[in-house]
Amino acid sequence: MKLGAPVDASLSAAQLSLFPLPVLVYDPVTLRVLEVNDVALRWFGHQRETMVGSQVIDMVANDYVDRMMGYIAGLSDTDWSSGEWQLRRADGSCFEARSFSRGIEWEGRRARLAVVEDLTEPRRHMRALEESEQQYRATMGAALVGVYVLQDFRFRYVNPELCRYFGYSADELVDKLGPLDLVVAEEREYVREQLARRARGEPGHPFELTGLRRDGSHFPFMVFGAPSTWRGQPASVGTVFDLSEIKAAEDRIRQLAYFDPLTGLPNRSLLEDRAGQVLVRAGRDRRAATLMFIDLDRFKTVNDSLGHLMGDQLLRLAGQRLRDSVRLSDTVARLGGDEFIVLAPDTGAEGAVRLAEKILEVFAAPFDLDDRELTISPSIGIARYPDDGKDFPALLQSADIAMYQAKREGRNGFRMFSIEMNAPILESLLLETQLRRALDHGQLSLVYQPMVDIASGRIVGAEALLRWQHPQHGEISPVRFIPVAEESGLILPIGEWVLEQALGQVQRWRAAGHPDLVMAVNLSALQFERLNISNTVLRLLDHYGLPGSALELELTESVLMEDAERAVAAMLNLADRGVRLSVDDFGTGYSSLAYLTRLPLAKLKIDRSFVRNIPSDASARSVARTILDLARSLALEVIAEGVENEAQLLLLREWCCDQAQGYLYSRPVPARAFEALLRAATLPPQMQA
Ligand SMILES: Nc1nc2c(ncn2[C@@H]2O[C@H](COP(=O)(O)O[C@H]3[C@@H](O)[C@H](n4cnc5c(=O)[nH]c(N)nc54)O[C@@H]3COP(=O)(O)O)[C@@H](O)[C@H]2O)c(=O)[nH]1
Repeated sequence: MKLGAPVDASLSAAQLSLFPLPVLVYDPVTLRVLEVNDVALRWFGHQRETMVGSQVIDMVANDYVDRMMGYIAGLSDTDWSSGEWQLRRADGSCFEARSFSRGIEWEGRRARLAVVEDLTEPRRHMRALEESEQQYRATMGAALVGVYVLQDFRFRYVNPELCRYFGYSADELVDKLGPLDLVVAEEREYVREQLARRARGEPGHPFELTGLRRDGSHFPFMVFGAPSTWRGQPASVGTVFDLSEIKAAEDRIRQLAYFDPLTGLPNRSLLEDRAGQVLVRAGRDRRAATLMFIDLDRFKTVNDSLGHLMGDQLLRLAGQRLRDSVRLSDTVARLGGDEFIVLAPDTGAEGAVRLAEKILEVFAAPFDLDDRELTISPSIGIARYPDDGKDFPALLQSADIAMYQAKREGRNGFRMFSIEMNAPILESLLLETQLRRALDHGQLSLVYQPMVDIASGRIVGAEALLRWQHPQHGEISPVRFIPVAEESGLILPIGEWVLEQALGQVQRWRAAGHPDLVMAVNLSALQFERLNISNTVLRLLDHYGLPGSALELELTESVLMEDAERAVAAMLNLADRGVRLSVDDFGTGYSSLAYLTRLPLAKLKIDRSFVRNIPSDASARSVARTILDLARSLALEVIAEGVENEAQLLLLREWCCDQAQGYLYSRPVPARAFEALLRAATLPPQMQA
């Protein structure tokens, strides 16, 4: 305290009352309050008598007393000094304050004047401001969009997300770079124009730009700026949103909506769209267009036997081959499964034939599937605009029908649609659709026809035969629907269902007192082609706890000849477990009999076309006898089917034919009726030998 310094100001009590702020006058030595104004009394909540005479440090919060003492000691007589404290009211409550002090002359003696400013409100405001600033920064820092403040074409503020988008640090951007540095060259003019508008105070609208990252790479983003101020000067603030993921998702959605995920080829929707455009142009310019329906032959077999992964790979490669065979302006689409479409604008009949030949040619080379080679042929149906259909659905149907025809004609070929094909193929398409439903809707059932031992007249087995009770058309003959089931591959689930039903039935009959009864089941070529047919059969036998000898599988000669190697392997597997294999319709198929010696066969079935005529026709008799001799020399059993009368039976018995089957004994009947036949210990009179 510089007590010796001259004091250049004197104040009176009256003057104190002029101050709008609390004012205290105190003795710098004793620290006693000499005078206060009314404002101070109000503020500190004291009576004049208690405040005047007390020490100034009584008005200071305990923590600040020492600081206050030091401050007072250093005060100058002539200059204003200020300090900030917590001051204490009469009721003990404290408040933040700033005091301005200087020396004065008071009633002829040196004194100190203290003017007090309450900082409670300003501090509260400042704290609120700091908090808000902190929140703002935290929000901007955590924002999942880029935020910037722009002034004079330079960034003044950027949040971390914006830095991340463009690959810069905030230091590299703020005050150094502007929006023009962050977009590709072609868009700078546009950005400049937008910035000028914002600078004129025009509100913005969101727009898309192509961002230029620090590393030179590009990405799409959306920006939305609005006029604002920064540190009191005009500026614009804006948000930036990276559109990369949204664009990628859009692309993915478009891809899924219009492209087949397996092959990447256009799907049906895109094909339909393109076909619409092609046909409109073709109609307007009177030009031709071709639509081809391509189905891979026996794809289902490949898929089932080699597995779906291989099947998928094959489909991808096949799609690629098709794509490579056509012009850029042509569309190759995948409808699903193994069905592909080629849509060729400006292509008439001649061009279509050339294209079909080319496709057949490229498919002739084997496909490389990992470590194995596989050849698969296509069947191609061709429909031409406008003759075979004036719109896409009509053309597709015509091409589909033509493709069916190509398949029927032996596969690996093409066929142009002709109006005559329509009716029968449409019918079979319809049948296929209904047959698909038949299995699920319980419209299929089995009937059983007895196989009779000719010598004893005893029923030794039953042949399971499939029946389809159509809800509208009544019973549909297997002669009609089995070929459709085979063609469409439906025979696989249907055939498995037949096997399961038939084995379940024979198990119940065996358990009910006919322990040696054999069940004969017809197998189609397609079922037999499956590598796992033996697995299916053995699994079902195990499931029902049956020995292999309870089952007889009837295979046609053509099944055996079509893929002899595979047939041999599967047959050996089945024969090992005691399953009996019989050749159905024997004599109607291939003349080569060499396979008979190679296969583990148990039985031959003389086709009913020979049996029918044996009493009257010498050549039928001779065929039947030859079959019997052949069977005997190969130690095979023989059963004659279609035995309808006594004359036929007499001859068969005379030739020592083992078994017979036919209307003479019984038509194929439902299980209940068959049980009645089994129960009759002796057969009806006409059945007795
Ligand atoms: N793959 C499968 N094929 C099957 C299945 N169920 C039947 N079929 C095949 O359908 C064809 C026609 O069968 P269906 O109409 O049942 O005719 C059979 C008999 O009813 C008939 N038959 C029997 N006895 C006589 C007779 O005395 N006269 C006469 N005119 N017809 C008679 O013969 C058919 C039995 O043939 P087959 O199988 O050759 O023993 C037929 O090719 C069936 O194979 C099936 O589940 N799967």
